[in-house]
This record gives sequence, C-alpha cells and structure tokens, in this order.
Amino acid sequence: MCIGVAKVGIGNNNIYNNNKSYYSTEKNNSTINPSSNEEIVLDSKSEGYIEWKDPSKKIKKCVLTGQNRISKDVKDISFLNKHGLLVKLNSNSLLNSSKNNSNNSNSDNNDNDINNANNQNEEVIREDYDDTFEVIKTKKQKQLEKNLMGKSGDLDYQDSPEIITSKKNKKKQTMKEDFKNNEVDIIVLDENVNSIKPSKKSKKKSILVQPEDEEVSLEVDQNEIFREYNLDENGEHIVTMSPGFKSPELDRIKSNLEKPLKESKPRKKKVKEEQEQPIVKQQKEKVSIITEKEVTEGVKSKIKKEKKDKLKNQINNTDDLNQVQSIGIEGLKSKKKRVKVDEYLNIIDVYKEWKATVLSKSSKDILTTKHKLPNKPIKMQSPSSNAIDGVLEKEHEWDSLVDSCNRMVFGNSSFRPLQQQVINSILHGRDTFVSLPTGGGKSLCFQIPSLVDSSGISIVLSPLLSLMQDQVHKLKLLGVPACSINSSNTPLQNRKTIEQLLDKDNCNISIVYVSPERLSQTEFLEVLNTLNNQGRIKRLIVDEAHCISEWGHDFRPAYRKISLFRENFPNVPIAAFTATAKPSVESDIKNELKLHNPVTIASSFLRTNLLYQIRSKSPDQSRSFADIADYIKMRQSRSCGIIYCATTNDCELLSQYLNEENIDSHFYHGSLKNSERVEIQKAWTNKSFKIIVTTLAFGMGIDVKDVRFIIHYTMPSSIEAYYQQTGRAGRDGLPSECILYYTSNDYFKISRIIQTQAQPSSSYFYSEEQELVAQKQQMTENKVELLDSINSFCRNDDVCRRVQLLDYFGEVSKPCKTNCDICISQTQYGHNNYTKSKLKQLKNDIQTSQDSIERVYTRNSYSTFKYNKKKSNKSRSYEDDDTN
Ligand SMILES: Nc1ncnc2c1ncn2[C@@H]1O[C@H](COP(=O)(O)OP(=O)(O)OP(=O)(O)O)[C@@H](O)[C@H]1O
Repeated sequence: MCIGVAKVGIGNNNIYNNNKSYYSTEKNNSTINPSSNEEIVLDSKSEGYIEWKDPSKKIKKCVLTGQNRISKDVKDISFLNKHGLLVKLNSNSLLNSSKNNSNNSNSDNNDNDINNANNQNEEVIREDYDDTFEVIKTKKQKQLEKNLMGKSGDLDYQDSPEIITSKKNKKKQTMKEDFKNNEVDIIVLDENVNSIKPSKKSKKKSILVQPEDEEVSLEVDQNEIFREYNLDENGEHIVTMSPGFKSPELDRIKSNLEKPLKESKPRKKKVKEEQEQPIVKQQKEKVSIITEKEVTEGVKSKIKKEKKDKLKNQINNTDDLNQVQSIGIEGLKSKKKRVKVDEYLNIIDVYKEWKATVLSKSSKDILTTKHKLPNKPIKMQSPSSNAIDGVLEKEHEWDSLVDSCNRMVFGNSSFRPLQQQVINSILHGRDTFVSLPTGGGKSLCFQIPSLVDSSGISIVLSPLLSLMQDQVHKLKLLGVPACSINSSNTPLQNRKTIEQLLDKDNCNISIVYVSPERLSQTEFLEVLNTLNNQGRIKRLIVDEAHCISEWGHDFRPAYRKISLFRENFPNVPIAAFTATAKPSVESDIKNELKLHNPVTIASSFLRTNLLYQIRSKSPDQSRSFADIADYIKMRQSRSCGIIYCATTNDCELLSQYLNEENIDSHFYHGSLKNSERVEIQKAWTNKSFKIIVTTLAFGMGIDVKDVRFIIHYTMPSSIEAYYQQTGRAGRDGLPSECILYYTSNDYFKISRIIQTQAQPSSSYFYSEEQELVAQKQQMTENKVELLDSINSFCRNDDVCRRVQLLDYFGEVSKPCKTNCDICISQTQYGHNNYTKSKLKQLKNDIQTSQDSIERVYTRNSYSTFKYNKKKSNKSRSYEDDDTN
C-alpha cells in the first residue's frame, strides 16, 4: 500500500548522509521503505517519484530540498505534513548556505558536496544562458525571495506557510547544520496530534501543530496530490483512469463549496501558552493570504449578522476590534508584537465566517447555474461580429464556477488575456471565432465551458492523433472525463466509448475528441443524430481551424466537410480556434463553417520572448551540421529543443551527427511506426532526451513549456508553418531562440516538390480524397504563394523579422530592436556591412541552387518516382490523418 508520494530528484547528493538516508530518483520511480524514525532527505530538484510503502512506519524527519520545486511542491509538502512527517523546505538557504560554505576551510566532505552542487548551479547558468538570461534569472530569484517573504501576490508561494517560515530563517547557516541542530523553523503538521509538541532539541519555539481550521485546505491539497499522482480516493493505488472515469473534481469543488466550514473548537489554554509565538506565526501566515479588504468586509458582515455580541465576548473591547480592522494584514505583520494571539484568532474566526457566507452563496449559484445555462444559442440583438460584445465582459451566473474550474481543476491562478471572453461567448451559445497566438491557451477556452456546462457533450475536432491523445491524457490526469474516438484506439475501444456516449443516464463524458474524417462517417453521423435528438450535443469545437482554408498552410480537405455538421445540426453552436489565420484565412474559416454572426476574439500574433534569426545554410551538409552542433554546445547545452528537417533522411543523419557529438537527440518522422512515434514523443516530453530532430509535421499542439530553441534545418513551406513551429518555443514566456538555416536551394527543391504534387498522377498526398485536378492546381498555386512568402521573409535583410511576421498576419508593429538578426546586426555592425556579406552569400546560394536545379531536372523522373513510392506508405504532412 502506498501512503505517500513525493516528487523528488537528484541535485545535491549526499548533503545529508550523516545518519540520514538520502532518497532521490531522476527518471524512474522508486520505492522506499524507511525504518521507523528514520530521518530522510528528499531532493526534489528534478522529476521522479518516491513512495512510502508502510503507513505504520512514520518517518522521523524529512527534508525537502530543491530550488526549482518550491511552487510546485507545495502540494508535496502538504501531503507529507498530512502523514505526520516533519518537513523543512529550505532550498534558498541551501543556495545561500552553500555560497557561504565555499570559503569555509573547515568544511567537511558534505560541505564540499554542497559547494559542488552550488558550483554546478553556477555553471549551468553560465553555460545555458547569455547575459540577458542571467539577468532574468537573477530577477526571478529576487522575485522568488520576495514571494517567499510573503510580499508578493503569488498564491503558489503564499499558500505555503512553511516556505515563508523557512525563508525567514537564518539564511547563513548551512542546511546541514540546521538539520543537525534542529535550528530550523520546522513545521509539524500532524493529523493525529491536536496539541502542541515542542521539539525537545529545538532551540526555537518553531514547531507548530496543524490547527483544526487547516483541515479544509489540507483536504483540498490532498486531493490535488491524489489527482496529480493518479492515486485513488484513498491514496492507496496508482490508478489509471478509464475514459469513463467519474470526475471527482466538480463534485469535489461543489461539495467543498457547499460544505459549511467547521466551527473551530476553542483551543486549550495550556496549548496556547506553550505555543504562543508559533501560533501567532502560523495564524499570521494564514491570514496573509486574506486581503485586508476581505478581513474588513468579513468583520462588517459579522456585525450586520448580529453576531457582534459573540465577537465581543472574545475581544476585550470594541476598540480592539476597530484596531484589528484598521491594522489590516500589513499592519498585523508589522505590529505583531503588540497584537495579542486572541486577536489573531478572532480575525481568523471572522474571516472563516465571512468566507462561509460567501461560499454558501457561491454554492447556491452553482446549483442554479446549470438551469440558467442556455440550451440553445442565445439570439443576440444586432451582435457586432468583429468586436468583443460588451455582454462578454459583464457578470454571468457561471463566473464563479468558471473561476473555480480554472483554479482548482486546471491549477491556474488567473486567466490569460481574452480567455474569459472566449469562455463567456461559448457559454452564451454563440458561434465564436478565436485567434490567439501560439501558446496563448486556446484549449482552456473550450475545455472549461465543456466542464462547466456538462449537461451535454462538447465535440472537439482535432487534426492530429497525437494532439488528441495528448489533450485527452492531460484532461484525464486532471480528473476531467474526456475521451477520443479515432484510429489509434482499437475498434472495440471506440465502440465502448460510443456506447457510453449514448447511455444518456449514465454518461459522464463531457468532451469527445474526434478527427474531421470521422465526422462524415455514416456510423458516427448516426451517433451524432441520436445525441442531437437527446439534446446532448452542446457545441462543436474546431481546433486548428486554419486547416479548413485552402489559403491556409495546413489545408485538410476533410475539414471542408465540417460544414455538413452545420447543415445537419444548425442549432449546435460552433467555435473555431486557430493561431495562424491571416485575414483571408479568417474569412475563409467563417464562410466555410457557415458561422452565424460569430463573435470574433482575436489578439496579436506577437511573441515577444522569441528571438528570430536566419542563418545562411552551407551547401556542405557537414558544415551546417557542425554549425548546429556548435550552437547547441555553446548556447543550449542543457536546453530542450526541436530541429526541423524536410526529409526523414536528414532527420536521421542530423540526429546521428549530434549523438556522435555527445548531444543527446532522437529523430522522429512519419516512416516510424505509430507506437515508436508515440514513445519518442513521450520520452522527449518527459525530458529523457533533450533534442528531437523531426520532420515538419511535428508541431501543432506540442505543448512543452521550456523548449528553448527551434532550429529549421530546412525552411518551412509557409510563414504560417514557421510561426506555428517556432511557436513551440518559450511557452513558459522565457526568452527562446528560433534559427532558420536558409538557402535558396531549399526553396527550389520544395517548389519542385509542390509542382510535382500538382501532376494528376501524383495523388499520394490526398489519395483518399481524390481531389479534382483543377482543385489540385489551385492548391498548388496557393502553396507556391505561401512558399514565396516565407522565401521573401528569409531573404529580406532590411526589415525587422518581427515586423515582417506580424505584417504578414495583417498587424502593424514596431521593430523589435534586439530580438532578431536584422535589428541586432544593424545596431552592432552597421546595416550596409551586413547586407553586403549576406548578399555575397546569397549569390553563392543562387549559383549552387541553379546547379542543383539542373540535377533535379535531369533526374526528374527517378526522383519523383522515388519520392512517390516513399510517400505512398506515409504522407508527409498529414501522417496522423485518421482515415480508418
Ligand atoms: N490561464 C492560464 N494560466 C496559466 N497557464 C495557462 C493558462 N491557460 C493556458 N495555460 C497553459 O498554457 C499552455 C499553452 O496552452 P495551449 O496548449 O492551450 O495553447 P494554444 O493556444 O493551444 O497554443 P498552440 O496554438 O501553440 O498549440 C498550456 O501549458 C496551458 O496549460
């Protein structure tokens, strides 16, 4: 039986190996079975899991370390607390203490380890980042410290009183000494202990008991842990949720909201005396997540509800109450010595009561929300189709539930720009067109409405199997009942899912992902008909909607058939999402989907954290490979990245080259088996290796936050594709680099391939669709036009890359000044020099490419044949087509 799971990793090995066990895992899970009263150290720097096997064995002390884990592992700490473990989180003091120790000649081996760890840290900074990054890192560090001191509004940090406590602690002591001497602010939150147990050894009065009023929040934390680590409700097994898994999330939120908070029992006087200082600390920290306004309002509502008398009994006189009101949180912090413990307790009580009132109101709302949600699209009066309707900004019945979902199910502290408006528009039942930049958080915009309005089913059309699998997997981990029907499932699995969907009374699925091809299959149409007759299709979501447009870079004929859905089910609202729609594509999407008076929600395409650079590609392959390897070694030695190549052969060769250069990489392309691709993508996502060398198909929907660089070894086929693929970088908002190796040779090659596709006999691309020849020619022309655009983009040495990119999407912007090769070269070397050298290179390129065209023409029949044969097994761009 597993009683606890903590994410741990390797970082500062053996810091505490005296009488203590050090546990860590890097990639693999491991199990520990510590002896009773053992003191253990968990280093939580990287990924991994540790399980406690025997609940009867309480671990005496557990130290959680790891600088990067602070916000994330708050849950872990709570979980450990819940199981009576002593926890100290002191990553920052580790950093400080190790710096301190570096000058200490008496430091023993363990201290050396600390120093080494720290030095390594320093090195990482130097190797990975240039000066700009270092500044950012420093700023981040400062922010972290600020948060830890409780001055910032970041809930992740504020929610963890332990962190605040440990941070307040003596920074200059080594963790080792802290640990040995117990001179640390250790927080004891033991569910079995209702009284205070000061540590005998501790020199500080810093050991706290979990107060009863902590129960509610701990319960929430525990559930979060269970959800994150896939434990069942008792925390006993690691379970895999089936598609029909009943989501505990909404129920939990609702029941938590509905559950009246327990009246706190009066604390024993003796206990208060013993623990006066720590309680003050604990209460203060708890209070610190309450705003001053909340406390004040809480007090007011208390008075209004005629509970003033009760309060008066607890507080000596009204002056004290007034004082409490006016002091506020900051005041309480600064005046903590003058404010008595009782006063804090009163504030907590008042706050609890106020919160209970608010929450009970919310729960009422929730109960009525379902009934208020529209079953049919609301007919808006003269809605403006090109602006966000005022109605989207006003208050709605579902606001509190939407907010709870965002925070408690998806774990976000707030919404990103325009997300709420999109959600409101969808919940209003309006047809909606959404264009948000790559990484802008589009998925959340349709996932939340599907959860909030779960009286029916949201059907999500997605172009790639991998995208569907990824999203369904993530949703299931969050406890959201989602499933997919596609060719990656067995027919039996698909049938079972359909049966589940049709089971009106027992179906709890709220989101179904399907491919556009599936939408026109007779069997599935019948399913849709039945669901629609039951009034259970709530909306159709078209993800990556640009695939519907012939003008778009990823045109997918099956997307055209979505309009049949509108014809068959005219009352079901449609919401279309894309990141790459220039104006012509946008109107194409709206027309093709027959959107009715759609609300259009669009934001800038700007990605400020991305640096764009075009490098000249040498005709000598080994030189280009060497250049890439050098770049990675010099600037990105520990970063995660994607390298795009045009052919499977290039992918394999480049990956092999990098591996020979000791750069850990793997290739990924359409000639691999589906299972292999899934495995490679998973391994890359889990950081088993850092660099993936892939064909151009890999991109849409890849959501790994810390991809620091994207390299195009071959130019992409359009600016949209370029924007989409570079959009995989820097999704955490940190600076990231996008480098494209350009040679006009590649342009001519791709151009040639496009022309070849236009031949009537070349039906390998969309063989199953049997497009008409005329249509193919039209498509070819479009593709050539798209290719020309990216070609011009690469060759333009005068205009800032950002300006060019945004201009393409119909936006006007100022030059980035520092974030593209053109702006940088103009400021550093002078505009003319750079252009001259580049021109020289271009001339070389043109010469080489002309030679190469000669070769292509003479070998035309052979190369075309070879290409066709290869692609008859797997198509290049749409290798994930769901045609089964
Ligand atoms: N409100 C939010 N707060 C914090 N993170 C968020 C929020 N909304 C979304 N995210 C995160 O942002 C990341 C990107 O979201 P998502 O994959 O939906 O982007 P997208 O708009 O679909 O991007 P792309 O078009 O490039 O695929 C995800 O990791 C998601 O969890």
